[in-house]
Amino acid sequence: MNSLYLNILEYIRKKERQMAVLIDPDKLELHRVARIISKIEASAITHIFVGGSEVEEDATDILVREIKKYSKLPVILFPGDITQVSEYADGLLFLSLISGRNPDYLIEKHVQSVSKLRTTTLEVIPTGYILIENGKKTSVERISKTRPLKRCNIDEIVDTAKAGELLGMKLIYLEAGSGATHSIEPEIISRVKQDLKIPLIVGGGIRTKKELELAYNAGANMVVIGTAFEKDETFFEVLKKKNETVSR
Ligand SMILES: CC(C)=CCC/C(C)=C/CC/C(C)=C/CC/C(C)=C/COP(=O)(O)OP(=O)(O)O
Ligand SMILES: O=P(O)(O)OC[C@@H](O)CO
Ligand SMILES: [Mg+2]
Repeated sequence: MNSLYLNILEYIRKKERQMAVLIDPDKLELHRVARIISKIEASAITHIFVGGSEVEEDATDILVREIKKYSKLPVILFPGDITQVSEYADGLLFLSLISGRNPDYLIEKHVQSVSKLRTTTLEVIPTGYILIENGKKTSVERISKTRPLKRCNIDEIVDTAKAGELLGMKLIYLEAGSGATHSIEPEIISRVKQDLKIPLIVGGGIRTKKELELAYNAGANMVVIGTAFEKDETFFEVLKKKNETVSR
């Protein structure tokens, strides 16, 4: 079954926005999960992503099981490494770092994860992951030992995303990096979107409702927010369900 992916397409068909909260197993203590989930459920968040650049082994399993006690939202793994594959989640972004040229992050980790994936019912969603420079070095850049694409070279970003689609990837994720100084510029989002038939995810450095609006208006189908929630729980209040938004 590919119900998670079909559901993403259904949101798009209905012209509805999708928003993922990124929860890092190394940053959220278990005793806070119930409280955070109640805030998530009251907000406009549609998906829960779980992942981090460096996560302790088993921490993902433990966190996903705890989230599942309190939430019916789809839990999708956003893994920095193979150790973050948890059978308790609903799906997995099978990221290939197509902005870089490190074979480990293009294909090797994927080959290594297959024996684990065979024994799960996770819905695996092939995702072209594109890192774009944001003004400071990101965790993904450090760990993958790759260079992000330059934000002034929009043609290269557009062609990279299109190449991902032509390779059969089901999603494209434009990433500025966790806590980015500059989130992805609307012009980049709209140029990529114009040339793409598959859904577009955008994340990294989005901290305000204004940046969020800009990303959606430029063509993002799903926006991912991590740091803004980690730093300030009141951000959930800003993102109330439809027709309940307050300005910020
Ligand atoms: C194929 C499998 C199962 C794993 C490899 C997946 C690949 C290729 C990942 C690409 C490179 C990478 C390291 C991605 C990390 C994605 C991620 C979880 C980012 C969120 O973490 P951050 O929030 O940026 O980092 P911090 O932990 O520093 O906050
Ligand atoms: O933590 P932030 O900056 O919101 O970024 C979210 C995500 O795109 C990082 O992988
Ligand atoms: Mg982070």
